[in-house]
Amino acid sequence: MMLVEGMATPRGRFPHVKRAGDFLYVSGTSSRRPDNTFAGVEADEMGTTDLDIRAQTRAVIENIGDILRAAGGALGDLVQITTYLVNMNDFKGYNEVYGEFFDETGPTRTTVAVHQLPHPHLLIEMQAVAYLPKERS
Ligand SMILES: O=C(O)C/C=C/C(=O)C(=O)O
Repeated sequence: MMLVEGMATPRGRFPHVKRAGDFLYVSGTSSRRPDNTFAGVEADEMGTTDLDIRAQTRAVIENIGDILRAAGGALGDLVQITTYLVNMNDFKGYNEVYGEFFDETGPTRTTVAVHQLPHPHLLIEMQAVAYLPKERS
């Protein structure tokens, strides 16, 4: 069980990442920063928000990479990803950025649309599993 210093604090009583045998399970991760602002979210003085799926996707993957590094791993150790989008119209932008990080040799992936995520500004959240035998971490 591991809370990672320097990452956004989980919004409930759970760790960022948990080891089970040779596998690391990364909790649902968003574009939330340690100061609880979000990458890929801009609001003007009227409160109108501009939500950017590409920026949010990049931040989510980078956050997962940071969590894995704290556990001795890296994005290259991922074997499975589940992605939650609130709108499948964002699939194209998400998929493009995803492809900058992973290819067919990378983790298996499932992408689903959900009704809501735990903050109204969130367009995407990802949960991931890495294979990282203890002796390699
Ligand atoms: O931490 C976030 O910003 C979003 C993810 C939250 C969860 O998946 C959760 O609280 O279970």
